[in-house]
Order: sequence, then C-alpha cells, then structure tokens
Amino acid sequence: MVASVPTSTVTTHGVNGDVGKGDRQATSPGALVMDQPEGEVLRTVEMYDTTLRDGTQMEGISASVLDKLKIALQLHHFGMHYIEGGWPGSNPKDVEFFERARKELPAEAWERVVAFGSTRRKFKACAEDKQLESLISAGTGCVTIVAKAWDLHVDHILEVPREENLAMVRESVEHLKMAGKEVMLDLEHFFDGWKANREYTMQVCEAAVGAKVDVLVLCDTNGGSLPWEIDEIVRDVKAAYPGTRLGIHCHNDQGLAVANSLQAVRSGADVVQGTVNGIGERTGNANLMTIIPTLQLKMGMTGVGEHLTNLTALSRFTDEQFNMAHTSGAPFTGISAFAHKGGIHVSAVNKIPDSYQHIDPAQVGNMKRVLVSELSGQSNILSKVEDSGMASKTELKASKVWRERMGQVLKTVKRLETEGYSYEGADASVNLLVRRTMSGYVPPFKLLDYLVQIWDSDRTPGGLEFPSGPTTARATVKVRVPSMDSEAELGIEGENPGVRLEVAEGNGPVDALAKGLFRALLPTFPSLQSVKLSDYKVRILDQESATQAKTRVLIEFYEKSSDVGWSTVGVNTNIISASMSALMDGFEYALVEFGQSCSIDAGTRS
Ligand SMILES: CC(=O)SCCNC(=O)CCNC(=O)[C@H](O)C(C)(C)COP(=O)(O)OP(=O)(O)OC[C@H]1O[C@@H](n2cnc3c(N)ncnc32)[C@H](O)[C@@H]1OP(=O)(O)O
Ligand SMILES: CC(C)C(=O)C(=O)O
Repeated sequence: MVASVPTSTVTTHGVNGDVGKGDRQATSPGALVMDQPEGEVLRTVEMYDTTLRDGTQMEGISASVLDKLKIALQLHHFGMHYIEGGWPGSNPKDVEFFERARKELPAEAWERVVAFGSTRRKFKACAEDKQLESLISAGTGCVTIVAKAWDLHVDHILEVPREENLAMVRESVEHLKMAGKEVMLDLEHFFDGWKANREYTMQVCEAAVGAKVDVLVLCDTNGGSLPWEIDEIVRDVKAAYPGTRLGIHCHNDQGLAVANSLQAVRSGADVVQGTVNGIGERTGNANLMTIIPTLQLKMGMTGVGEHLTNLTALSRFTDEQFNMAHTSGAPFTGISAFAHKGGIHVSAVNKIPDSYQHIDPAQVGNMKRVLVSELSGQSNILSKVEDSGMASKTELKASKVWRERMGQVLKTVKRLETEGYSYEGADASVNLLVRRTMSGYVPPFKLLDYLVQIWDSDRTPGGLEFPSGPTTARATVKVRVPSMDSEAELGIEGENPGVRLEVAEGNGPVDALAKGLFRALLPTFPSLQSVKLSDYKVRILDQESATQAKTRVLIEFYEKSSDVGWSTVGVNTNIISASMSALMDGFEYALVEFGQSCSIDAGTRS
C-alpha cells in the first residue's frame, strides 16, 4: 500500500541524518526537525483514518452509507494512506458500504479502504468464523483486526485461557495472510496490559509477528496513558521487533491523544491512527486534523504534501456530513483558529503575522480574521477598512481624517456593545459604521416607516377570513430611494417619485418584512435578486427583564453568484425593530458592496 501512494508519504529526517536546507525551510518558523533514533536517516509514517469506524462510535453520530462514501472519497483526495471503512461483520450497512465502495469509489481510493474486525471467536476454527469470512469477502487489500493484549481482558472479558487468546491472534493473522491480505493487528489496551504484565503483551506481539503480521498497532484504548509512558513502551516494542511496522491508536480521555500519538511517532511508530476532528468513542480519538499539520509543519515531515491546504475544508466537510456543529476553536481548522480580537494582538499581527500566529493559516487552508468588539483598538478598525478596500494601509496611516474616522467608529462600537450590540459576528454592520462616517456617503435607501400585522392562522379575528396555511404575517414597508428622484426627469409619473410603498406576506413577521423590503427595493436595484438570507439568530440579552428584555438579532446573508456571505446585527427591546435594523444593514451592505445597478425598471411598477 505504501508504494501505491507515494505522493502522500510522510517522511521524517533524523538530526543525525543529512537534513537538507530545503527540508528545514518546509517547517514553520522556530520548528525543530524531529530527532530520530541514531543512525536512522529517513523514515516513513503513514496516516490511518478511522473516522468511518471508530469515529462513528461517538455518541450522536450515525452515518448513512452515502455519507460514508462521500467522506471516504474526500479522505482519498486528501491523501490519507488508509481509510478504515467499518466493520462488515457488524451490520448490513457496513456490508453495503464495502460493496458500494468497491464499485463506486475510484480504483485508487478503493485501494486505500480497510475492513475492520476482530480475531476469531474463542474456541472456533478460523474457517468457520463468519466474521473473519465477512472481512475477507469485503474485498479490501488491507484488513485490521482487534485483539486482546491485556491479561485482565483475556481472563475476565474474553474469559479464555491465555494460550487460547494467543492462538486466536496467531491463527487469525495466518488465516488473513493466507487470503492475501495486508494485516494490521490492533492490540487493544496495549499500554495498560504492558504495565500490568509486560511478558504477556510481548507474547501476544510474538504470536502476531510469528504469523507475519504487517503492522502491530499499540492502542491506548482507555486513553489513560501519559506521553513518557508511551515513549518507554513504544521504544521497548520497537527494540524487540525492529523489523515490524508499529502503529499507534490513542484515545483522548485525558486530552492527550494528539500528544501521545506524536510522542509515539518520535519513539518509533510508523502508522498513526486517528480521526477527522478527533471524533470517536467516549471523548474521541486522536485528532488527525492536528496531528497531520504538526507532523508536516513542525516535525519536518512531508506529510500529505500539498494536500495540507485542504485540511480545513476536509474538517468542515466531515462535520457537515455528520451534521455536527463545527468547533470554532479547533486547532488549525476552526474558524477562530486564526481570529484576533484583542487590540494589542491585532496591532501586532498587522505588522508581523507570526507575532500571534504559530503558522501561516494558508498552509492549512484557513485564514486570518480580525474581530471588532469592545476589546478592539484602532488597529482592528484599520484592518476592516483595509480589507474592504475603502482605503489602503498607506492612506490610512497618512490621513488625519481617516484616523479621526476610525477613532469615531471605535467609540461607537464600544458604546453600542455596552448597549448589547456584538460586532464580532457582524462584519457588514461594522463596514457600514465606517461608511457612515465618510462625508459624501449617501445610503442607497432610507426607511420611512413600516408596519407588521400578525395573526394566528387558525382563527378569524374580527370575523375576517384570514388566510390559513403558512402565511401568518403581513408587512407594509415604505422606503425612499434617493436615486429614484430622477424618475420624474425620466417622465415616470407619480406623486412621490422617490418613495416606494410595498406590502408582503410571510410565514412570520421577519419573513414578511424581508419580503416587503425586497419588493420595495428590487425594481431600482435588480442586483438584489441574487441576495439571499441564510441564517437568523436571536439572543435575549437580559433574561431577568422577562418580556421586556433586550434582544440581539444576527442575520447572515449571501450573494448567490459569488457565494460571498456577510452578517449584520440589530439590538432592541422590540424583536421586530432589532430584526428590521439587521435586515436593513444587510440590504444596504449588499448594495454598496455588490453595486447598486440603478436601472429603473418602469415595467415592474404597477
Ligand atoms: C476497542 C474497540 O473500539 S473494538 C471495536 C468496538 N466496536 C464495536 O463493538 C462495534 C461493532 N460491534 C458489533 O456490531 C457487535 O458487538 C459484534 C457484532 C462485533 C458482536 O456482537 P455479539 O456477538 O452480539 O457480542 P457482544 O457485542 O455482546 O460481545 C462481544 C463478544 O466479542 C468477544 N470479543 C471481544 N473482543 C474480541 C476479540 N478481539 N476477538 C474475539 N472475540 C472478542 C467478547 O468476549 C464477547 O463475547 P462473549 O459474550 O462470548 O464474551
Ligand atoms: C480497535 C482498537 C483500535 C480501538 O478502537 C481501541 O483500542 O481503542
């Protein structure tokens, strides 16, 4: 399998070996090239992904066959060396996964898929073991089986004589090797077993190595080991079996799975098992989204090569498939992983990005973000102005007017955040705060008034026949569009040429208001056609005020053709007013950012 995926082979260079200048430059600033056992110059470490097997053992996760196929394909594109697909002896869904993966995945992806199972059942011949049979018929080139390595499990869980467990290991490995498989043996509870009875764990290894196992995977199943214990034990097994590839499989019960896996690699492990985003049984598995960039950027290995820039995309795609909320603070891949909020941090990263970033976010496909909040200094606002293209860094530095504007915006942000606004998730509202300080800025429209009626569709208040079904609200929206003042010049009749009054119904008051605003603005600004609302979040700020509480509304928008998104904020004790402020900011931002396309379409006016 190694030979079939040369581009994504992880290679380490020992300090004692000939580490070229180019290799060192590939690491991040200040990173140390990994030290290896003396005399070892070049070593290959492979990435073994168990998202689709151990990952799905996490509470709350249930994946369809299609989900698993989609993830397997992405893992392949990412350059993962081994993709454990599931346990065909466990359930029909996993059987179907292997059947479909063989037919539907590209051949090179299928070559990387691994079937998982266990050693034969106790006191049973391998040839009669249905579970081993299902592993063989899954058709993968590589098979991984789990075996007991801790005498406690042999005596009290499996409840067999220790000799029988050794026979289960030896015969199962031999059986699968006879079937032509590459065989990995997951030695469950290896570290606990070694600490309790080193001699027995070594006998288990001996049985497997004697049967020509390809990889001995040492598992920290309960996740209770410490990095220095991992170091001692991996080195011990490596010394005993220098010619056998070793794997590491760590659980995260102490939050040490990544550290333990990296330590195991330093101590001699050749294959690292883990999952995307660290999902897995209990507190999860070792997070490959942290391990891979660390190996590649900090430990001088080639990792998954140029695929590393897809790390963030893979991480978020997998969350999406499993319907899990993305962890914003996830190292490397989280949306907050390179987000800077404190003014002192932003001031520094604006000068030298590495001052508060351990790597360049682009290396893992992530990006630096600057947040605006009450903890900001002028540097935060400066960043936003520069990013939006309103002014260049040089202009911003040289211009007294800009400095005053930014000071004014900062003051406004701090005052409004005291009142309940939160700007860190509302970049578009920040952008408009800046624009509104600029002389000559004319908002593309002005809200004159609005009215919302709501009703319970099951009743007919006042004897009126209110519509039933999803429609529960009606909004009347009146706006003034300065650019329409020219309508009179174009010969379009009307009492108030710059004013538009529209009515719309929706499945709630905010929906009706959004539709009303769209309707009022679209004829003048057809570019709004491609603007969509994607999310609406409400937060009650002072719950103790009960129904009089202040409400913060955050609305997310996106523009369909460019897929660019933006968010706005509104705060009020009246949820409708808060929503209307956020809605208006969203539309105003769309018009100033994506062009106002002020073609007056008289035909749409009735
Ligand atoms: C550390 C890990 O994560 S290992 C992977 C764990 N993942 C899973 O268990 C998910 C998939 N599991 C399943 O679908 C089911 O548990 C099956 C199909 C494997 C087995 O189901 P059942 O036959 O009903 O057995 P059950 O799950 O109740 O118990 C497990 C049996 O396997 C035995 N067993 C455990 N490990 C091994 C092993 N390495 N080799 C052989 N037998 C084993 C246990 O002793 C127990 O048998 P016993 O009741 O005779 O003592
Ligand atoms: C089967 C093995 C790898 C396992 O999941 C564990 O030991 O945690």
